[in-house]
Amino acid sequence: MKFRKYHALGNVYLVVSPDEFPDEPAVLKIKNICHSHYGVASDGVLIGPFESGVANFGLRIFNPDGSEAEKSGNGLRIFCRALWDLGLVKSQEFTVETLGGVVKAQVLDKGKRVNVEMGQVSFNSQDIPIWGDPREVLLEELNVMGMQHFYSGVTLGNPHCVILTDEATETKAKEFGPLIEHHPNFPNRTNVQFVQVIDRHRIAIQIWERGAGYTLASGSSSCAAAAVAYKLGLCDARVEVMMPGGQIDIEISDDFRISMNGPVTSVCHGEIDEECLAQVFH
Ligand SMILES: N[C@@H](CCC[C@H](N)C(=O)O)C(=O)O
Repeated sequence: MKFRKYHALGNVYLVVSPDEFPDEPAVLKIKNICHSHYGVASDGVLIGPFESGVANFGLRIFNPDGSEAEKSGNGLRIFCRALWDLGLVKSQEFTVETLGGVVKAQVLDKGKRVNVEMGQVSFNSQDIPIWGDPREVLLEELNVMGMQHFYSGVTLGNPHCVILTDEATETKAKEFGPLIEHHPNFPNRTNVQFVQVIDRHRIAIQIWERGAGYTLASGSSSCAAAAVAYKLGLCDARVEVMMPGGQIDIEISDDFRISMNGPVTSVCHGEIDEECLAQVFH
């Protein structure tokens, strides 16, 4: 199986052609590919480009646990960089269809940076989804392991649980992230962000990703965290999101359409052996 490996601020994805998956992508194959010891080590697999009836290209996004994600910010930026490397796009804007909607993208700086208009965010419980009466989910109480958190729910196509905190730490993301991901409030599980507002132009976040675990960066998490901070009046419409892997620039319009701009780096390309794809022991 041929692949191209990229990272966006330390968030790693492999891009694989749909030709390599003649059948529906199997959970076991995705797990093997992503595994850091038994496979190539990745935070997900991007399968594309597919033909799309509504956009220039179609993309499917898989998490390392084999689940399919509706959207991924860094995944989209990496996919766009791969399209550039394959000579399929130039510097003009183009569109990509994901399960979570169609986005507009533009490759900048000869592939080194990518801008993606991620679409309009919703805080509505039915869109995210979050159980209970239809409502905007802002600063609601969530008790986890005897600790009280106040969370806001957001979707950009994929679900996010945003928790404001005085200090966003790796420990908080790793300790509470897995429990919140699987909390009964979230029927489709959720991505989790601990968010520290630095000033009106900068926020710092720590991330626990649904189906992937602790990651150094996440594009959709950056958008979700910025959207909540903006909605609550804690930051301006242009905000830099600081993550362990680096910074991403976010811009929010009056009607909560979000665009994201950040770097993408090519790591390597190669071929995964059948022997690796077929492993069953972990
Ligand atoms: N790393 C991503 C998010 C990938 C999808 C996520 N794990 C989910 O299941 O929703 C990003 O950059 O947005």
